[in-house]
Amino acid sequence: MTTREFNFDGLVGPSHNYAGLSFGNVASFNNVKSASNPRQAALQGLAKMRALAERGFAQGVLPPQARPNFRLLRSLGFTGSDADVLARACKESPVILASAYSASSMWTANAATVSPSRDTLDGRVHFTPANLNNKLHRSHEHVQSGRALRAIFRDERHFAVHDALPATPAFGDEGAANHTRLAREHGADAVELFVYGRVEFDPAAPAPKRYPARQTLEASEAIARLHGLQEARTVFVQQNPEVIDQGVFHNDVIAVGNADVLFYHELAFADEQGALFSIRQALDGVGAELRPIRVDAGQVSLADAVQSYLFNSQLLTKADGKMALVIPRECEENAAVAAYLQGLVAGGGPVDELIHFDLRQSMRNGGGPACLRLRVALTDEEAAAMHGGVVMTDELYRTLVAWVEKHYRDRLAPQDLADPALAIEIAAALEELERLLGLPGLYDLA
Ligand SMILES: NCCC[C@H](NC(=O)CCC(=O)O)C(=O)O
Repeated sequence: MTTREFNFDGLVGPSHNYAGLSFGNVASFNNVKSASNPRQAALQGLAKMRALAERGFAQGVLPPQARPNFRLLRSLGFTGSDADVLARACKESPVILASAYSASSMWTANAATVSPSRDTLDGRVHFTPANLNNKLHRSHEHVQSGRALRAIFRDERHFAVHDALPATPAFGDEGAANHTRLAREHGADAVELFVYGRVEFDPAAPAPKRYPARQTLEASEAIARLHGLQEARTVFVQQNPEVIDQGVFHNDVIAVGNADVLFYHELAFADEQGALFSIRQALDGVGAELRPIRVDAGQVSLADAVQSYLFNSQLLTKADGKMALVIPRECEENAAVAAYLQGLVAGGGPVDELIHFDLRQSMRNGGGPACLRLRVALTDEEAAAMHGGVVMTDELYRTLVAWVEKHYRDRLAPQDLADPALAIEIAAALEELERLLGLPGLYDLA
């Protein structure tokens, strides 16, 4: 039986906007209050999905969430009709309104942590939606993330979708953005690597000073328990707090792994040698050997890595066993990064191809190719058991492009969030999307 890695990309929602909500995420802060183009954002994301599907990579799509989240607004005391709720929130707290409208669920690397069936005690694929409790605008995603995952992976013989961890700072969880699976190949025994930013119950452990560490060790450990992972095949490593303070708000901004390759910046981990030792030791137990690709600060500075999102790339295994690196266009525009990449693909190592995409709309909020996708390795039997309507095909691509062109605005400025017509437009769009994806009841629109 073969196992393939599906990449589930988030379909960018109709309310994609720049609200500057993510303290510690440099791009989100720099673009605050500029106008976005939700239509272009969605089309850019779909173009990536289609191109990778056409190349033979298994590609799925995760639907956007219903926005604004009226439940959130009402729970915070904004009452009356929907139009009243929007008007009051806009007047009294535009930041809460923007949080209720955020399209941030597009970054599906933060939707959940996923453990393939090969790794888990009960032989099912396990998902834990991330509570994302460090940021208000992301903290309400997990309810719908769980609902969508349960709708797509509904067969309980194969899949287990847990509830998010308790939404308290001790269990801050940002999902797969801080999680990597290392193995000889997708179908082989694997090591799951969890990278955390701080330790709640050990005040002496290092932590960033300027920006928040969103993932805790305690959260990572809880997920490993929930998923039934084996201790000898699970590694917990601390992210370098200094890089968090320079804008590396998730580990996937500074490292990416695929199969037995770990592509990372020398400053990624608090203790690089210790991290490599633990990973190698665990991999040894599954008969695999790490192939590290280490980038030092002399080749690419941390600032260039954060600006270009070099490490927020997708590393994909091709049919011939070599790997392609899926990068944002910003990598080609940054001279140091572009030069590094030329050397990388010419060097005879595991990566021999670059595939670049224009993801500017998402990048301006700090989300690159890797942020936009959730990896789910599935056996053929599991793939057949999931809901097939979310697998990217040429036909689905054309259907979704037409849907975006029909429903999305091409300009959204912060003040537009106060327009009650926007909420009505989005509700109509999502109602149609449920049908297009064959997922009736996907949204709890009551
Ligand atoms: N994995 C990439 C996540 C990017 C995301 N940006 C945002 O939420 C920005 C939203 C805004 O500022 O409007 C974040 O920081 O969690």
